[in-house]
Amino acid sequence: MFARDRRQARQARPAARGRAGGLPPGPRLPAVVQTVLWAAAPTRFGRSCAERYGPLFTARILGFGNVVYICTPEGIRRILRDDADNFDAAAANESIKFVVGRHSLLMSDGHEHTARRRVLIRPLHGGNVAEYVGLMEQIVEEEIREWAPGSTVRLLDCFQRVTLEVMMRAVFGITDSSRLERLRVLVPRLLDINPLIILLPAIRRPFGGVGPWARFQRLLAEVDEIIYAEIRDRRASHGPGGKDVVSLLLAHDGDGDGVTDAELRDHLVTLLTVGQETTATQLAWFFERVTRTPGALERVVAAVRAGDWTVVDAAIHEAIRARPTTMDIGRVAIGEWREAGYVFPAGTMFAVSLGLLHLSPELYERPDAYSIDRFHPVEPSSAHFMPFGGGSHRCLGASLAMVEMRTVISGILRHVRVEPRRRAAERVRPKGPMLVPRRGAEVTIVENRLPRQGSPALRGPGDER
Ligand code: HEM
Repeated sequence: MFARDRRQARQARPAARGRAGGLPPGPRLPAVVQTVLWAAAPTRFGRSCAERYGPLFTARILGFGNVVYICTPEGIRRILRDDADNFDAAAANESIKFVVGRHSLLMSDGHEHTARRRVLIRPLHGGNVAEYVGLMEQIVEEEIREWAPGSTVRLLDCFQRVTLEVMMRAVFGITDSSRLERLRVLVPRLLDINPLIILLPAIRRPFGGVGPWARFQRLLAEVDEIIYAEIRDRRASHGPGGKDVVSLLLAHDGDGDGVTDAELRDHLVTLLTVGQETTATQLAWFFERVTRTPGALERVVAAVRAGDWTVVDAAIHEAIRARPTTMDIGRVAIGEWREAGYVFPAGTMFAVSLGLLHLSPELYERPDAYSIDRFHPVEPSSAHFMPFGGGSHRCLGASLAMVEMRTVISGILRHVRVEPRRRAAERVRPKGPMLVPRRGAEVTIVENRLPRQGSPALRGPGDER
């Protein structure tokens, strides 16, 4: 589809009209109340709407207008199958353009999107990701070495550090210690973005240098400065390229098909935005679930020892199903779209709800229960389980995410024995765009077989005592 058609579709919003001149049913509450309910507890809001109005319902969300939720396998498959031609993801992602930039994959569709995806596929495909495993293992060990027996650890905080290190050192290939130090402070603050900035474009004003928008702009400028300095240095150094994303994208220059600094910056910030916290949060939910489900932890530990990745992957998939980090992906119809007897005009905003699909009682018996057996030895049909989406915008980091989660899980469970700090399940809490465990997936360290920093086993013969 051409850019002009897509622009027209964006301008057409929010004129959506459906069957009998209306949209699918939905809550009648004022938009502001629906927005508050949706922002405070998106899973509960979506599930109660689906229960009451069926799998196609309309919510009114400030900043997005009328949003048509869709959560049947058939409806989702139809949208994702026709994604490239009939839907616009960039229009749905418009609210985060100021972070990821206009060259981001998230801000493109059609031919432009295909071309940008082609550039990023090579560094993120499975074969190349395997190159990152050694450094990932080292990063996990650095993190867990200090976990003292008897102490309580908030795994979400640990995984945020680990996934950020993996992204900066393995995926981006940054080695400069002062840049790493600064990014360790700045990136978590950047990703902890005030949701009001996303929901209310009206507050995106400088207001004399005070307020959330001005603060965010200063933060983004600092991160950009570091990223541009890294790109400049890496372009200037003519050494043999590594396997990281920056080296591979710059090596691409040699084919005469190079990326500009601005494009590279947008790619890196996109990977940080969509790849780092998602993986950290999903890892936290994994441990929250397996430590609180009788028998699950023992089963995963045994599988790690035996190198049986089918069980580990099943346990990861079940955690993604039972505790999604985000509920929906957004799409805007470019032309007229027919679904379940409704006729949706161009400009209709859809929330393709992978979260509601995965929690559907029609597809999953006792959907709230965590059970590795749902995915082992046979996985559910791919029409019922799409952890990484589907169609033209399917997650480009799926291999990286799976390899990273396996590496972190096995790195911990090989050395450390953990138990839940409390037996009760942790509640879901929205944090920016993420749904995180309320207490950060707290565990108690029962045993840590890794020698601690400075312990005799780590000292070399010539080291000072
Ligand atoms: C458990 C972790 C992850 C989950 C559950 C996840 C899930 C998803 C989903 C559902 C989409 C589809 C969005 C859409 O269709 O609009 C997506 C897109 C994307 N993801 Fe992931 N993701 C994860 C980790 C990662 C990682 C580690 C990276 C890379 C470092 C990454 C990079 C991307 C990119 C670049 C896109 C956009 C693709 C495009 O628009 O063509 N993701 N992800």
